[in-house]
Amino acid sequence: MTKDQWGALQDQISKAVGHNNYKTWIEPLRFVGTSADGIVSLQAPTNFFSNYVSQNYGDLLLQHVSRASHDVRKLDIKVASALAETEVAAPQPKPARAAPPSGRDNLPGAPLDGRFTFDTFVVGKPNELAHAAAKRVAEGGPVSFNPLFLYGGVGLGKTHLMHAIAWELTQRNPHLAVLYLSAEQFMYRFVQALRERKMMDFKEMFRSVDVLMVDDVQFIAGKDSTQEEFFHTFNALVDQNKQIIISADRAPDEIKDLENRIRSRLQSGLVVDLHPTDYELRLGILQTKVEGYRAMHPDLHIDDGVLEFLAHRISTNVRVLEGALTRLFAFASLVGKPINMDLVQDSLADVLRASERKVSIDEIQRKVAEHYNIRLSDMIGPKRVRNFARPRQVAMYLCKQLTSRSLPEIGRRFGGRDHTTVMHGVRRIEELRQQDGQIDEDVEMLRRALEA
Ligand SMILES: Nc1ncnc2c1ncn2[C@@H]1O[C@H](COP(=O)(O)OP(=O)(O)OP(=O)(O)O)[C@@H](O)[C@H]1O
Repeated sequence: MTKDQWGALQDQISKAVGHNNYKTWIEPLRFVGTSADGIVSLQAPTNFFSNYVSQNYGDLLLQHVSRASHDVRKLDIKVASALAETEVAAPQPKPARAAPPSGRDNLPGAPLDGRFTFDTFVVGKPNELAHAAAKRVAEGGPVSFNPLFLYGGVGLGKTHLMHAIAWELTQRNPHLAVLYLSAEQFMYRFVQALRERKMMDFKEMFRSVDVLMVDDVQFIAGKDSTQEEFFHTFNALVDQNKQIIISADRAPDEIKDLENRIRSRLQSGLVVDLHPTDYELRLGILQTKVEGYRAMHPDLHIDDGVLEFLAHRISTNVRVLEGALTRLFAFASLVGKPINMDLVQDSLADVLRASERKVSIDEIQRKVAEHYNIRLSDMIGPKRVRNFARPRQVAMYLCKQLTSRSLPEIGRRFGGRDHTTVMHGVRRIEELRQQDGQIDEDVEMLRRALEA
């Protein structure tokens, strides 16, 4: 059987299974090839999908296919990763992004990114707990915490960890029905099922998975009927002791417009957060990426200090960090130059400008008050006792160093003080940093914390 023959069969199959079923289950299948011994391989987007199609449409598809081409004796419907592994000679790490099959909008789950595995996830202090919890769930033993709730800011690796869990689970047990999708896709499927009066199918499908992974769950906040359906799906799966993994950009109790019963369900398992990256983790990620790149481009040269500079300067999120490195590689190969600081400045000027840390005066005041264990109102207020005056000067000093605010503006934000008072405070801390090791250490620590 050839791809064209498969294509020519589509009308017949659509008539046989009905238009909607065809759109949902058959159209997304991708024809991969026919082996010498008559096995036709079709690619499905998820394990669940391939199981469902094999069970419900396997015989019918085989009938059609073998009628069209007599050399066929069997159909093999697998997920992209499993097929790619048999097709690609050296699948380490996983093959590149599993291509979204056509008709993707009809799929129950989202394709997994082949790059997001545990092998490529760099572990450091800020993410070690989340990584350990993800690893535990990926082992697929008895369900010990349900759900696993992962949260953290933009680009800190939530999706990466979720995909890594899905890859590992399906690798350990290819028969496991693992469904990964974003909360937005969940809503989309739900609305579609309502519109097409297929709620039974929807419920059956979601309740028959072994592992449900929903990314960016904050999306369903404020969407009442989607929340309701999510709640029922969630309960049905927990009752069957099926593992649920959820991610969000913030903790359950910080997601506004989420029903309380859902909030408490989300909190009922293990809630772990991915902290903002620190310098060491960023450097580790850069080094790992460079190693990967060097495996394909052995003559790559990067000057000492370049990665350290990037790890120091780009502290927003890992996605930006990766983007910067990719841009550097591209520039270096285009102009045929080694990667050094000049190239960094030329090619990344905009990224570096955008990632200049913008610490706010509020943040500084809060952090400093916290550090010296005084109330914010005392730091800003009129009292001049040393216990308040010194932290106040430290905060003023940091405002001068870390923000682009003028002295009068800083003065205004410290209870309407004059700019000369701010100037005096800044000078005093400069002097003290030379004389008093403790102050110097405090200021340095605060600066790092604020810039992290
Ligand atoms: N610890 C890490 N090791 C290696 N790569 C990482 C790590 N953390 C994040 N990344 C990479 O950074 C990019 C962004 O990560 P990811 O998409 O998982 O973030 P996210 O937390 O889901 O973000 P968003 O909130 O935007 O959905 C990905 O390319 C991912 O591989």
